[in-house]
Amino acid sequence: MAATAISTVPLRKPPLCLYSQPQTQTQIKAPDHSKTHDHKLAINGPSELSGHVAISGSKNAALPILAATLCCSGTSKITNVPSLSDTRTMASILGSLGAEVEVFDDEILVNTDGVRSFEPNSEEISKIRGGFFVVGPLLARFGAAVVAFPGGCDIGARPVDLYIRGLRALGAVVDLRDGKVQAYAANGRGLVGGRFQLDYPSVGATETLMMAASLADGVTVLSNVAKEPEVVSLAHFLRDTGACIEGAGGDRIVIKGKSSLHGSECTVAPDRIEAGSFMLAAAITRSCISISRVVPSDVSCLIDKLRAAGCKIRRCSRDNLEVSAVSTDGANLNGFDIKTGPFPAFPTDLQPQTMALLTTCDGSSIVEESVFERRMGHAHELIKLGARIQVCGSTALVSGKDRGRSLSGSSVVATDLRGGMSLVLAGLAANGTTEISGVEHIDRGYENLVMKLQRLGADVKKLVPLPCPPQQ
Ligand SMILES: CC(=O)N[C@H]1[C@@H](OP(=O)(O)OP(=O)(O)OC[C@H]2O[C@@H](n3ccc(=O)[nH]c3=O)[C@H](O)[C@@H]2O)O[C@H](CO)[C@@H](O)[C@@H]1O
Ligand SMILES: C=C(OP(=O)(O)O)C(=O)O
Repeated sequence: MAATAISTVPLRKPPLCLYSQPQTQTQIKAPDHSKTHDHKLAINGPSELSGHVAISGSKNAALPILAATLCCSGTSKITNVPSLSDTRTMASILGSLGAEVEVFDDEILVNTDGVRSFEPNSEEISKIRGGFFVVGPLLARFGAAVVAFPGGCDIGARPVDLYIRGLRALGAVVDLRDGKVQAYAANGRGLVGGRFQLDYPSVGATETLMMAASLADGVTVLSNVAKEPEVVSLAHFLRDTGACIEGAGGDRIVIKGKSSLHGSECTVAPDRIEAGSFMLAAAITRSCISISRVVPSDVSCLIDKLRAAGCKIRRCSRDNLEVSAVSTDGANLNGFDIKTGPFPAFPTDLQPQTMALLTTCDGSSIVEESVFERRMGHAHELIKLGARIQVCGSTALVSGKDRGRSLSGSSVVATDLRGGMSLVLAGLAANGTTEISGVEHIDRGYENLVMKLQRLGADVKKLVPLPCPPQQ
């Protein structure tokens, strides 16, 4: 397939990757992300950061929007897509269904006119959580979906029962067979509008049901839905494709189904979790940095906590924050408590990074994780760096800095994305060298992390093993 196969593609450099399923097309396989499994990060601390960092597009906003292109005929153009293993995997999933997908640096074009399959590549689905979202669009537009159980961070059981019950409420017949969710629109008819109250405001289930309901016959009312900014971003995109959705960002979403939706363009919103992670990088290194492409209201919870700890946070323009933790009087930052929860509560995806900061603050802090039942793995790695943390179930008691005690570099293992980032932050603050393995987890969610940190003045590099010399 040539780059000009889609008529809306302007003349420009060829795509980095093409994904398409039909055998008549050239098939270029997804990059093999397993190759990064033996990479490590080496950080020499302590670092003092300065300067400016621009936040990339949001992974968690991009993934459902990419899935939603399956609801639309023709071509959709999604820009400001972060170049991450997760977004590349999603592109490959769409390609495995027969969509023509062209991946440029920060832009993905998806033409769904060639979609002939309703069973995406299971290996790819099992790598990321967001891959499962295609179940909604496939079922709604093509009447069937056979989708393997998803992957993503190993931070809890992460079932898909709410998706299944919600799709049943829209008239789907759903079975679990051969390790896959097999869903059909009953009697060969499409989905029908219905009412569904989620037991818990699951982000992915809300997004999946919004996509499915957009093409169902009649009105759907979803209640106790997720209110995360990514849900609102998806609603904006779907509306631009012709969908009729009201209430996203609130507790109840009402969707009037349409018989078809058309391709559209969309710019992915900035990543609030990446923004929060850099705010915490400034705080843990007691530095001052400016961060652009932030939506301050998306990170207001963290702003409040950091201000209470003693950081100065100044809004320089609509989407630019200056975060300073430089002490003018020798006083340390104060510890604080957090309890994660659905938006607008403290985001679970910033819990590990915040825990890293708290290990360097004065006093004791309590970290309560209420969203995922197994999201404390990073605490054990932080302890290897000298942190004092006691974990009891989903609660951690963090004893902060005492009598000048500080973190010191060591070898640690990232076992999930945000836990990995908490180790990077701790490594920036620690004395000596911190070597982090399991970098492939961090690569799922932070675009150009090493380069961004280097530009802020951190001494950080990726260690890539040399290839073995050929056997004689
Ligand atoms: C790709 C993506 O957008 N990932 C985000 C999304 O994940 P994800 O959409 O998977 O998170 P959910 O909001 O669905 O999960 C929240 C809780 O609900 C439970 N649950 C979920 C679905 C279900 O059918 N049954 C059920 O019990 C989960 O196990 C978890 O305990 O929101 C999470 C919560 O903000 C974030 O941490 C993830 O970064
Ligand atoms: C948990 C996360 O991602 P995922 O849902 O894709 O595993 C995350 O982004 O922190």
